[in-house]
Amino acid sequence: MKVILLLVKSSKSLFLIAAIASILTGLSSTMVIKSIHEAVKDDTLDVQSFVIAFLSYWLLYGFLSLVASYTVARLTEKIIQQLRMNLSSKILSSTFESIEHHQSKLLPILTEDIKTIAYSMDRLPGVTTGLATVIGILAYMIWYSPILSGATLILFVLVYLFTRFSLPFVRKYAYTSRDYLNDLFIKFEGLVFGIKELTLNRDFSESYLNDQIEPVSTLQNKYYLKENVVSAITNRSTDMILLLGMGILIFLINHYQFVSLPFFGDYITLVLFTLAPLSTAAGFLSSIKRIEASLEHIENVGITIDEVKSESLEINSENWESNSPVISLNAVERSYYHSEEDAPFTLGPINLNINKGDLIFLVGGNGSGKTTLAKMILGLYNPQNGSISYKGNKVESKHLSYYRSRFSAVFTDSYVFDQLLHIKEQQLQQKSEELIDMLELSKKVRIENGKFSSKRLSDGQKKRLSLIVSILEDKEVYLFDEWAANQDPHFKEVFYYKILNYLKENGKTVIVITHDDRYFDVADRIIKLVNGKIAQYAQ
Ligand SMILES: Nc1ncnc2c1ncn2[C@@H]1O[C@H](COP(=O)(O)OP(=O)(O)OP(=O)(O)O)[C@@H](O)[C@H]1O
Repeated sequence: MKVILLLVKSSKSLFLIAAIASILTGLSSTMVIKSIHEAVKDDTLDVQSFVIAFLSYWLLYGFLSLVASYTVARLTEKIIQQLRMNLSSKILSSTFESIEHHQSKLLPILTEDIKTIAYSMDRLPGVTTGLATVIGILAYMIWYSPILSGATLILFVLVYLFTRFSLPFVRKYAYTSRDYLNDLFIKFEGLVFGIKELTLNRDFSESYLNDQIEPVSTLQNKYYLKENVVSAITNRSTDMILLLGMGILIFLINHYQFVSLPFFGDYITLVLFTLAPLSTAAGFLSSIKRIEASLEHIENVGITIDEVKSESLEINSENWESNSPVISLNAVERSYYHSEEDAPFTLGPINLNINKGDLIFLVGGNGSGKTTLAKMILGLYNPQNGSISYKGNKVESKHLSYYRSRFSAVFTDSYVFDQLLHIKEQQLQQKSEELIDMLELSKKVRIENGKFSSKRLSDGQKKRLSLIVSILEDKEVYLFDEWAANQDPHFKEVFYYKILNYLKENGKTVIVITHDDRYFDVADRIIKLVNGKIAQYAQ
C-alpha cells in the first residue's frame, strides 16, 4: 500500500497515464493472443483478415507497451529522484542531535536503501503491463470456457494465498539482513578510517577481519540468502501451482469428461500465456516487501519521506534591542544520558552574555563541557532548560535556521569541502588571496571556478583551509574549537595574533575554545568551565 501511495504522491498525472497505458497494453496483448488462439484452431482460416487483424493488434500492442513502460519508468525515476532529494533535505533539516545520534546509519540509508528501492521499482513497468495482460487473457478465458476459467481462478486464488503466506517471511528476512548491513557498514567505517592502526598492528587487523567483519558478514549473508530463497519459492510457486492444477484438470476431464481434451488443449495455450507475467508479478510482491523493509529503516532513523517543509523565520529586526548582547544564555542546561550505570554529564545552568565584538576564550579541562556549550551557542543543541536570546529576542525553534546562519564554526573534526559555491563572488575575489597568503598556502592551493585546486594537504594545512573558508563566509559570530591544537608554533602565532586581530578589526564576535594558555592575554574575556559549570570569568 505504501508503495502505491508513493507512486500516486510522486505524480498523479503520470500515475494516471501509466495506469491507462498499462490497461490498454493488456487489452491489446489479449487481442494479439486471441487472434493467434483463434487462428490455430480454425481449419478454414481467412489468412488475409488474420494477417490484417494480427498486425494491427501487434503494432498497437508494441506502441502501447512502449508508452506504458516509458511512463512507469519515468514515474519510478521521479520517485527515486524525490526520495534522494527528500532524504538529503530531511537530513539537513532534522535536528542535529538526532542526526548525530544516528550518524552511522545514514550512509547505508543513502546508498543501500535507495538502491534497493530503485532496483525494485525498476521492475514495475514489466509488472503493470504483465498484470494487465493477465486480466485481459482471464476475461477472454471466461468468455471461452466459464467452467475451466472457474477452475483456473481457484488456482489463481491458491497462488495468491501461498504468496500471502510467504511474503511476511521475505519481509522479516529482508529487515534482519538490512539490520546486519548497518553493523557491517560500521565495521567498514573502522576498516577505512582506522586503516593506519590496522596496518600497523597485524594481530589487530587479523582479529578485526576474523572476529569483527566476518561474523557480521556471515549473518548478513545468511539472512540475505533466506530472503532470496523464500522469494524464489514464492516466484516459482506461480508456475508450480498452475502446472499442477493443469495436471489435475487433465485427470478430472479424463475421468468426468465435462469438456473434451482437444478443447482443453486449446484452453491450456491461454493459461500458458499467463505464466510469465504472473511469475513477474509474484516476484514484484517480494520486491515490495524489500521496499517496505527499506522504508521502515529510513523511518526508524526519524526521517520520513514526505515532502520537506522548511521553516526559517527571521527574527524580527524591528524588535532588536540595540544595546542587548548578541547572544544571551539564560540558565541553559543540557544533560547527556549514557548507559544506566554511568553518571549523566550535565552542562549548566549557564548564564552568559556575549556582546558584539567580544573575543572570548572558552577554557577548561578535557570533558568539562566546552564543545557541548559551543554546540548550544551555535543552536545545534537545544537547551533542555533555560533559553537563548539573540539581540534581546528569544530564539524559538522557528527561528533556529536563521539564528544558526549568524555563525561560522570550525570544529576539531570539521570536514573540508573543496567547493566554495556558497560564498559570495565579491568575497572570493576580494579576500581569498589575502587570506591564502596570510595562512601561507599560496604555494599549495588556488581558487579555480569556485573550488580549491587541491585538498592533498597535511592535517594542519587542511585546518588552515577550513579557517579560510570560515572567514570567507563573512558571518557575524565565529567559533573555533581548538583550531590551533595541531598547528606548529608559527601558525599558532598567526592564528592568535593575526587572524583573531583581523576578525576583531572587522567587527566580528569571536569565541575560541582553547588550551593554549600562552595566548590567554589575547582574549577580552576568559570563561572557564569545570564539570559543566562556569567556574570563573576573567576580564
Ligand atoms: N554525543 C555525546 N553523547 C554523550 N555524551 C557526550 C557526547 N559528547 C560529549 N559527551 C560527554 O559530555 C562531556 C563533555 O564533553 P565535551 O566534548 O563538551 O567536553 P570538552 O570540554 O569539549 O572536552 P575536550 O577538551 O576533551 O574536547 C564528556 O564527559 C563527554 O563524555
